[in-house]
Amino acid sequence: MANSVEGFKRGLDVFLEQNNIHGNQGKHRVTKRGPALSYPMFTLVTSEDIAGSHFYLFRLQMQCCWMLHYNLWLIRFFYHLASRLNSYGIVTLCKLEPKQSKARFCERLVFSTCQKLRHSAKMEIKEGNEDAGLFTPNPIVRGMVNLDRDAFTKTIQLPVLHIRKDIINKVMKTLKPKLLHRPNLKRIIDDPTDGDNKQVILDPFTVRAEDSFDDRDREIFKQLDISPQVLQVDLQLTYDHFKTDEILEAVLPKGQDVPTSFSRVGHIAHMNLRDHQLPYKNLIGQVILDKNPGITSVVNKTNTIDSTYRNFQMEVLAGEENMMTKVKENSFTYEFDFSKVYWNPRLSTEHDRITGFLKSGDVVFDVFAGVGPFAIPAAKKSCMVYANDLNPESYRWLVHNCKLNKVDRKVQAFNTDGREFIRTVVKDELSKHIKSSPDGKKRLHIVMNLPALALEFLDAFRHLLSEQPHNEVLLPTVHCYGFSKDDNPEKEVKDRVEEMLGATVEVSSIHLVRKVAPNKEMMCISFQLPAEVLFGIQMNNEGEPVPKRLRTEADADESKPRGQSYFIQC
Ligand SMILES: C[S@@+](CC[C@H](N)C(=O)[O-])C[C@H]1O[C@@H](n2cnc3c(N)ncnc32)[C@H](O)[C@@H]1O
Repeated sequence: MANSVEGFKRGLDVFLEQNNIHGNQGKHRVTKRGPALSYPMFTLVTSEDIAGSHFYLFRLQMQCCWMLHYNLWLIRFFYHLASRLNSYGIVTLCKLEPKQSKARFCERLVFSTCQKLRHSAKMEIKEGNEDAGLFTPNPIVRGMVNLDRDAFTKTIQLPVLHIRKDIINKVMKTLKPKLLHRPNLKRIIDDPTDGDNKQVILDPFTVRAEDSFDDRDREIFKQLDISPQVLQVDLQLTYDHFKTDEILEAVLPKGQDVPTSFSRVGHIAHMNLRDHQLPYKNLIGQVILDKNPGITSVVNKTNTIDSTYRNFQMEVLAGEENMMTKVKENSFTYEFDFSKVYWNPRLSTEHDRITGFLKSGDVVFDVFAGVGPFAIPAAKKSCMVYANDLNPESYRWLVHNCKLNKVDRKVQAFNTDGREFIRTVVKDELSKHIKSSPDGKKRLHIVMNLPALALEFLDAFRHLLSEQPHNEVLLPTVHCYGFSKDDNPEKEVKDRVEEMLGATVEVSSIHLVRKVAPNKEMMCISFQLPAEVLFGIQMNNEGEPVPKRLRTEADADESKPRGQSYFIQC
């Protein structure tokens, strides 16, 4: 156990040094990605022996939540540490920032880190750099641009036990923690010197010699008459036995980031390669294709997503050109041509979150519906849905997917501009539903997921309905998405909403959907559309309309409190 702690400390030092992180007294600063970025403090808090297993507690203190865009970096960091410990790592987060949404983001990060840790736990400490490179491919592959799989082959020595064929099944459970885990590698192979025996391949970091077995192992070996003698045999590792990151790290120039992550959209792996990776793009595509069963096409994004219809320009790096795909999300099926419509697998939680607000009988207006990931689950919950998209291809697949998911009777689809949709369909339907006295069951929802622009469509709700409501009206809840680069995205998004509506709003939630770039967050603000906006009137505290007046030039004066509404009496 002391060794493990030493291993941890050594691992930490090496990692910090390799990644150019400097610090003292537990505080570290990253200089690699720009000047003076506050960074987490790493503290090895304690190690405990819980029920015979070694548990280590890594405490990660975050000084500044925005650093979370280094998500991948952090996971690699913990991966690295875990690979040096024969332990389970537990990561706890000390929240130093009071912001709710960011704190939730932290929790998600920590959760995903823990998941990763679980996979890499139960590994033996690597003593220094002694074995570094054992599972790296043949170094001649460095700089390769056309994939030559044979060039990766190399021969290494691995520890084996010789065990009689007839008793091998009885001992496998005992040996399980000590077996070698490599992709496509058989761990039980024939013994070329004795046909009655098998060779069981062990993990060289766990088993070095006979003394790597504990008393319980030895007792079982004794009962089964197995020799604990560990022999070293030559074994050929080929391209098939290496993992994606091992292959790409061996090929790309030393020290450069390797791309191993991608979004999966049906049979398509969607990558976002960085400039320095482009010379290797076809090789990278082929490796992703080889190592991920079910992927038959690898594409790279070639532009930023600034087209009107939010679809990507893409280049096929490897595999088939066919972009017609089928995906499952939250138990619904969607079919579409990925090159012509918007689809983002990272929004599945968000689609589910919004669907969670809906109840049978609710009316839902989806202004920027895409191929239906809000509209279809809403209809499945027996809501009446009006779904719109400007892109004729999205509209076509929206209609198709409604049929595919058997909700075509519950969804009315439209193919027009969002503003036009609000001024016609939303207006007509709202005027019907808003007047019907609320039975306490039905509610109205307007979903606006076009984060780059949706907030700018909000003014379409101003004075949308002409008739004054009854005292009790059924006001719709708007779920509007927006990007923010502000230090305080919640406030900035709320301010923009109020500016577009010319009124203050009662916010029910402001939710951080995801971080789309280091300094750019996708937010969802949910609020009730005020009656004064919809009808151009103000309601007093008793819920009665007060005479309205229109907004004046003077009202727009910066000196006035923002978000207040002012009307001219008419
Ligand atoms: C970010 S996507 C969201 C799609 C879908 N709601 C989802 O969550 O996957 C925005 C959608 O708005 C559509 N769109 C863009 N501009 C529009 C406009 N002016 N009016 C209506 N739809 C528009 C795009 O075609 C795209 O499908």
